[in-house]
Amino acid sequence: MLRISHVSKLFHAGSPDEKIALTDINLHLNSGDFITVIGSNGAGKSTLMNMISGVLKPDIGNILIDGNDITNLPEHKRSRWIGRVFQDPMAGTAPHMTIEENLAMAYSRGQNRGLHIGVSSKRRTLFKEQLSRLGIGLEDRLRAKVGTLSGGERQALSLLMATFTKPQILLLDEHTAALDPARAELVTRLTQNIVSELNLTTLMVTHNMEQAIRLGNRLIMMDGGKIILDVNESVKADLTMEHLLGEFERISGHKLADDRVVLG
Ligand SMILES: Nc1ncnc2c1ncn2[C@@H]1O[C@H](COP(=O)(O)OP(=O)(O)OP(=O)(O)O)[C@@H](O)[C@H]1O
Repeated sequence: MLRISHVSKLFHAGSPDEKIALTDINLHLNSGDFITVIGSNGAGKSTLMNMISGVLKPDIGNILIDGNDITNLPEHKRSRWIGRVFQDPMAGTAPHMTIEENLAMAYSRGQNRGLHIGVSSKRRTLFKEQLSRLGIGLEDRLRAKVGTLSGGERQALSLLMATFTKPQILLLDEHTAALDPARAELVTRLTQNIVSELNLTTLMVTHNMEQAIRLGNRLIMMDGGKIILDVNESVKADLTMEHLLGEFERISGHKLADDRVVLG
């Protein structure tokens, strides 16, 4: 499905500000994998997501989806295969457009038919159906401006929009971190439902250790631009938070330095 081979990234190479973001990353996602990603501050998690979505290009190495090399494909040309939800609820939606216009935009993404924001009644019925699956009443607010929604409602909508066209890969970039605990739990539950219903191949960065252990079928840990641990489903099933933090310390030689870590 997704294969990342020998990917490295250095920022400001050769200058005093030089930063190693990724070093020889090798990662293979099987179809339907739901991988949680944890790591210390500056470990390279966001850079990895940016590489996959095409925001950044690796200095060396390759990224393949289903055997197709997308390393040099610009972000907008990958968007039909890749859905992404960011930490910032403002990032995934257009605030001055209505819910149905936002959905129409997501629906036509990558279909080479220009930007269609007109909404036919058939399309509106589909949007209502999809929104009602979220279970938070957004199906009755199709013509509400997205800027009037709460952070949690906006993240739920962003999630729906990112998965509307069943992307090959779903990238979740700390997408519940900016929400209060109840909203975060709601969006987490919706995420689990959508990922399992659509059998989406998913990579989710989180600072919440409990969430990292509970969700998905695989867990990777990053530190200093490297993947230092890759845990499969059976090992993950028996993981505890203490064990996970202990493993981090044992392999990296230092404590998990994460100013936003949530222990559960
Ligand atoms: N645009 C950039 N210019 C310069 N350095 C950068 C840039 N983006 C990231 N870095 C550096 O690359 C390294 C990896 O950063 P990245 O944001 O990927 O880490 P992260 O694991 O997402 O961290 P955090 O959990 O703190 O958000 C860090 O040292 C960071 O300072």
